[in-house]
Amino acid sequence: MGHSAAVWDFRAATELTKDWNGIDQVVLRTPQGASARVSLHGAQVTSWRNEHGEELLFTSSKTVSSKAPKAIRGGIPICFPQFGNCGSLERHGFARNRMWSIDENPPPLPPNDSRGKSFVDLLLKSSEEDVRYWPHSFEFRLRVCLTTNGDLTLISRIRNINGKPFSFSFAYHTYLLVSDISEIRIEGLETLDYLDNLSQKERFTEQGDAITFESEVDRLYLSSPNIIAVLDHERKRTFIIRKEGLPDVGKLSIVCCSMVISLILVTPLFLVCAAVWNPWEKKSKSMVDLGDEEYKHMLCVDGAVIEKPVNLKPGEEWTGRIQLSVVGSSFCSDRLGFR
Ligand SMILES: O=P(O)(O)OC[C@H]1O[C@@H](O)[C@H](O)[C@@H](O)[C@@H]1O
Repeated sequence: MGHSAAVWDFRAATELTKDWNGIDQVVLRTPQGASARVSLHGAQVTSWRNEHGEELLFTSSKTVSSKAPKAIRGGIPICFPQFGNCGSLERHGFARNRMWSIDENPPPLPPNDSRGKSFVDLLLKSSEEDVRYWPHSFEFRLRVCLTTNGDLTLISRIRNINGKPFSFSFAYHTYLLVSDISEIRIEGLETLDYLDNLSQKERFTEQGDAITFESEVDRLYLSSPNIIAVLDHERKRTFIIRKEGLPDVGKLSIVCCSMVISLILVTPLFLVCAAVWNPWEKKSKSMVDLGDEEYKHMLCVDGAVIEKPVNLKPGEEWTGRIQLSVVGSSFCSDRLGFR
């Protein structure tokens, strides 16, 4: 018997189980059969399946396990309070290597954001150990939602709960599962400037009409659009990565006009970027937690990287969300208005 959304019990559709490593994980399900798994280790989404049970996220078969495991190579690690190497902390920050807790009574998220969705709220607060390296009082609340049509939404709310103002950078480090990296196209980033991590962050301008892959790529596209599409023609699948509520305020213009004076101030605040990474053959071989050939089936596209630090004053909260959806072969990128 099929389920109708009206009678589907979304609380019951959220189940707490253990992963292969004995770590608690939350499984979210929809009436149509889509699912997502979220590990309490790092609040990392480790699986996202469509209604046919097909996996949509890459995870490495060589993930390293130990008593205090490091982040799984794959899924969606949360990079916080630092993205990449742009600070003094370990690469991509410590949040992905911490145990998070479940909030059994999560506060509402306006406007009606969780209605009709299977979701869980996970929490991370500063620990005594972290305060030694990063002396700030924060609460990070990540809501992972699966909508009835199988879209995956991640909403981060980061709050300065006390003390001094602090800054952070951030990313949803999303590993998509692709049929063959050399057949993949990314649309939405063409014509943008990017910083190339393979050339000491030198700045270039994207020239092609889409991004394609034939060697290692490690780039940060600046001022990325709200929607990016990853086209996997072979699998007849297109991933749509949509960021919401993350305006690029890299250029805040304050215009003061009078009959005789016109003044424009451009103040850099934070910059929403898109990271694109594939290690290709040589680098994969040097990575202990990635199989030699697995790079062919993974593509990291972080639709919402905050590169310039966000400044939070005591009591302030920052919210940033992404939505991941998949559309079939009939998808036409013109509909997204890229061109
Ligand atoms: O091995 P990590 O810490 O998970 O990082 C993976 C990759 O993450 C990407 O964001 C970086 O641009 C790459 O340079 C890096 O190799």
